[in-house]
Amino acid sequence: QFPRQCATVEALRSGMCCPDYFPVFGPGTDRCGVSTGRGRCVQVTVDLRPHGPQYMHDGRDDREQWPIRFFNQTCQCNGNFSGYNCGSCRPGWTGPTCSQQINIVRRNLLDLSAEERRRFVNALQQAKVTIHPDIVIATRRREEIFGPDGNTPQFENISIYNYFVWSHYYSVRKTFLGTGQQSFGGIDFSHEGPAFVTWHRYHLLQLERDMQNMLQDPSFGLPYWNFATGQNTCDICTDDLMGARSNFDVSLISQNSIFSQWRVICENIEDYETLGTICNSTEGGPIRRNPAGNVARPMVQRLPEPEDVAQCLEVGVFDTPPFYSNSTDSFRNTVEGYSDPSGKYDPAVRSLHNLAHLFLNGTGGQTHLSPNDPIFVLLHTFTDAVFDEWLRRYSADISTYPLENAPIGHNRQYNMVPFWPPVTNNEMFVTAPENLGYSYEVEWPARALRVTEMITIAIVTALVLVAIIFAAAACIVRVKKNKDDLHQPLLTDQYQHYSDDYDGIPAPSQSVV
Ligand SMILES: O=C(O)c1cc2cc(O)c(O)cc2[nH]1
Repeated sequence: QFPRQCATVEALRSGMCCPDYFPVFGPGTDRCGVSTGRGRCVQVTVDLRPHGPQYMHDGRDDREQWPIRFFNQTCQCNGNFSGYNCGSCRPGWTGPTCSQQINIVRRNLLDLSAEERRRFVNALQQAKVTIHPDIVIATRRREEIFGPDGNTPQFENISIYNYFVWSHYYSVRKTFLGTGQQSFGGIDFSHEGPAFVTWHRYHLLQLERDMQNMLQDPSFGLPYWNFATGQNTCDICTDDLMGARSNFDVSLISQNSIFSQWRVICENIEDYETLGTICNSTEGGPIRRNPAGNVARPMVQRLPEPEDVAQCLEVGVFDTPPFYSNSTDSFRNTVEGYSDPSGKYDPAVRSLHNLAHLFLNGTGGQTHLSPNDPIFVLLHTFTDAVFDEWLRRYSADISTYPLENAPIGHNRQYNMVPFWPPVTNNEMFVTAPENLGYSYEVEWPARALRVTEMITIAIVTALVLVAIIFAAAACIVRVKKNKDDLHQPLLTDQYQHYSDDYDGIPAPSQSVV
């Protein structure tokens, strides 16, 4: 959420979060790397266009007009420089002056060699236990951020992976309306709206970049899980990957997997909602996962089909009013999984991304907890791959991404909550290989034919066949006729007339023989 340097009473009081890149002559002398032309400290831009009607408690939530409840000045970086102090590079660029282009390849997890699988699992484990070098999280709402004594900012260190989990929780948490009052749940800054795809794209980019820095490997790329297999088993739930099922408890992970030892954060949802507290970095119980095990909901006991992805990619309009989870003929609502794969909204349907979450049936199926299960990363890289393919096919047509009246947090120019420095949905609506420095190694399934297309093809084929049969029949008749003609006795009227015509002399009684 915020750089450690900004989690101070002074920074919060001033509203300025412009850390030094290199404090040459002491603190505050090189804000945003200004001395080397990397960037400068500027006013934060927030888009004030109205949000949709789903949220009606304006003024009550720290996430409104993100991030100005906390800070109103930030670094603005020049060229390819980026980051909270302009000390890093924009996605797709690397090197000391950020002038070297890179392309990271995101591959199918099942295509990784045994050694690559081992390295990926180890990298996740390292991220789970390594304190984030730059970022701290707020553990209280803004009105309580200075602590009980008014002088102790309520921020905590958190590990790289748990920060990934926490960011998702913070974006979906309910609005606290006061002690004794029900928190308001009709708010979600990362789901059920057009920002679903842009928010999760940035979320993954941030984890990938943090892991690249941790591993000191700028080429590290997150793999993906192709969940659209139509199977009712989890093919990546093996001990060399995301962990097999425990033999002792169907909803736990096998002890042969390191993930059986992971402990989740943000599980005390009732406390947060009734006390108005915020999830912190404290870990609790184990990851729960019981793929295909939800007997009460047979519809979520299977995974999406390859054909579902193919159909979803045929929905050419990015989003449709009301830009919410009941939008129909919307690519976003289809890939998110509230519409059927052809784009038709149906409240009973769960498809694609949502179906994959619900299939996991446990930690990965609950929005406030889901990233605690590392399958979340792989499920979302695949969802992002589908989004990127859509952007490629439709030339990143942003015309139906609403500038206003989308659910709060989802307007095109809104800053995504809770990322820092501020980044808008708009900035993620670009093809990844050309603009963000990564690409997917993936083959998309061909779309099966629709019934109307099948009928058209059948009719055309039948007509062509009938035409061929007629032509053949006509041919046969003609050939037969010619043959018959050849076998006619030579003395016929016809012959005689012909011969008469040939001479040009009428000879009605003449005989040729
Ligand atoms: O019920 C759904 O459709 C559903 C569950 C779930 C969990 C999750 O973490 C998501 O990100 C989305 C989601 N949808």
